[in-house]
Amino acid sequence: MTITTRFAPSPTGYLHIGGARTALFSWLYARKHGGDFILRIEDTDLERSTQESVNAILEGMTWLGLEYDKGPFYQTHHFDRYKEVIQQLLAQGDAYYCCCSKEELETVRNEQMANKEKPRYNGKCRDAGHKGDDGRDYVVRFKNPVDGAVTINDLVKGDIVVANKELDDLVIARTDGSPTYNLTVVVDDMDMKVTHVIRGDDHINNTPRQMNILRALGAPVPLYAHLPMILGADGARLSKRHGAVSVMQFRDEGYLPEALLNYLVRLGWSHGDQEVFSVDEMVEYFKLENVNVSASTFNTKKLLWLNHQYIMNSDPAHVARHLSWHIGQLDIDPSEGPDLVEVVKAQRERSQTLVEMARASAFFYREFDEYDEKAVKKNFTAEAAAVLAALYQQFAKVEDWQGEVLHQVIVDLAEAQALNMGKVAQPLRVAVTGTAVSPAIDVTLTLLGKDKTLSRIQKAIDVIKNLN
Ligand SMILES: Nc1ncnc2c1ncn2[C@@H]1O[C@H](COP(=O)(O)OP(=O)(O)OP(=O)(O)O)[C@@H](O)[C@H]1O
Ligand SMILES: [Zn+2]
Repeated sequence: MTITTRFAPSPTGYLHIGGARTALFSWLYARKHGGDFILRIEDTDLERSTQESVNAILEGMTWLGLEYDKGPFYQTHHFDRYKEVIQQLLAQGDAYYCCCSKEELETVRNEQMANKEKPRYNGKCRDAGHKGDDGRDYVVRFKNPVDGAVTINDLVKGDIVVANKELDDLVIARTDGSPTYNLTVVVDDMDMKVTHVIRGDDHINNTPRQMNILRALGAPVPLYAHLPMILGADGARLSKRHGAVSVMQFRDEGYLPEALLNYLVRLGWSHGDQEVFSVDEMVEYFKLENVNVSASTFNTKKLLWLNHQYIMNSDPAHVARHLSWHIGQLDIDPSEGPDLVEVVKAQRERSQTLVEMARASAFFYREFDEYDEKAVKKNFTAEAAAVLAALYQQFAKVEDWQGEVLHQVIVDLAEAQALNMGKVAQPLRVAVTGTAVSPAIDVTLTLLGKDKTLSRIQKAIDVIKNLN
């Protein structure tokens, strides 16, 4: 039997990192066992679901590299099938029509509350034999077993036993005939032959109900793994309604998808004390038994640390592909300057995010009109103008524009003018980059190229003249 897992978001907003981690664990489980990972869009809430949200979820999954083997399936395409199953349950006596009005249900509820009982449907229509065809408004309820108990052998939380008398007769079709959440999930899990339902533990109350419906349908009951929630800094679970941050915002803020995946996998799962995992290692080591039982809180500091690890240690060509997008966000055409792979190598030590790296590299590609104010005050002195003029003359003569040669020019000039290296390199750095920080000056000049170096030195000399 093929192991089949699914991720089943509702398209009522973007993909946030709580959902993303749940998707990741389902994906990892399927990959590890050579199974199928299904994406199912639970869009039956027509009021809240939007195409925009569907797109945002797909975009998030793609960016993270969580490819699905089947889908995306849309629950709104399955309405006929849900109706068929509701009819089947009615026909076999596992469901019944109920015409209790809102007011009636309310009255029962209030009585139960007054008696300190758990509010639940009192079963009034359970054996009434309504046919649902006399013009009154009917819902359909599932006939939950009265006796016994349901045991969830949860792969994360262990055995959970729920007595059937705790579960009331769930509405499976509304008065307009539309199926309710638990029914649609059961039908799809059955039809899609899902073997492992890996989802957030916010769904744990649904599980015994879903298991009972599956049994009534004679369908195999999948295994369940309920994952703990990711909480925000305020201690509430991250959710779309609760203003959680979209996965795509992490791209926008300059994270590599692998760094986010690594962060997410470690948030709630461990393999010894290893912190950094390639995706292949995640697949290799992943075990549901090693998932934490308790909720975890999102923490940007660790994510930043991981991102820096990935920026430094990933193949520079890979980092460059992501950097290219960020460079584009700055309206810069990366073909107007040095190879991005070389820029990554020059900048990766000092960049925690790709946004930082892109901003710090903009000077390679486009001219700037403004210099960092502090850097100018400190470095653009009359003395610096003379140094820059001398550098200009020497650089203009260089034919073999490469690091060692340029370095030698700077060293020689410092020596000839009896200046320390900083007095030469810093004004030069400000002249060519506009700021006081950049990769090593010889690397910076090499990447920048001769033409840009000379024109910027000339421009800085003019700026200094106007200053003094
Ligand atoms: N904070 C969270 N931590 C871990 N898993 C989560 C979190 N929020 C949702 N999930 C899981 O992600 C999957 C998709 O959830 P869903 O699309 O309903 O997102 P949601 O944020 O819960 O939506 P809503 O805000 O509408 O409740 C479900 O398996 C759910 O259990
Ligand atoms: Zn009723």
